[in-house]
Amino acid sequence: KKYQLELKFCESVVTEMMKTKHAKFSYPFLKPVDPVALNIPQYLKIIKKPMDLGTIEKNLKDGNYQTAKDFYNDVVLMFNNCYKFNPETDDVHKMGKMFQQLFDSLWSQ
Ligand SMILES: Cc1ccc(Nc2c(-c3ccc(O)cc3)nc3c(C)cccn23)cc1
Repeated sequence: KKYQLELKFCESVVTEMMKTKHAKFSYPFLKPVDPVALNIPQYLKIIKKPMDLGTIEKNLKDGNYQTAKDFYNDVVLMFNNCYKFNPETDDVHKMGKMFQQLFDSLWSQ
């Protein structure tokens, strides 16, 4: 069916984004933000729906996305959480922009 092909494409995008060759800017996004480890107790007050690429990959594998758009929305949520919490001057904000550039290029192929 059409959506199965769409979701196969989403899996190929996640696989590429998780490759170690992108680690210099991907690492803050591969696992859920840990407010204790990062000493940011305010994080869950500011970010109502945390999202990360590991969770997105699990959602894909568990069949939790009905369409590619649902997948796309979680990836964009992940980046927007980063931009909301980390000021533009922060390295993590800049890493988010670089990682989103990679995503945009993969998404439009
Ligand atoms: C005191 C302080 C300030 C900023 C941060 N940001 C940050 C984030 C982060 C990623 C996504 C997101 O939505 C929010 C935060 N991930 C990190 C990592 C992996 C290392 C260092 C900083 N990191 C951490 C601590």
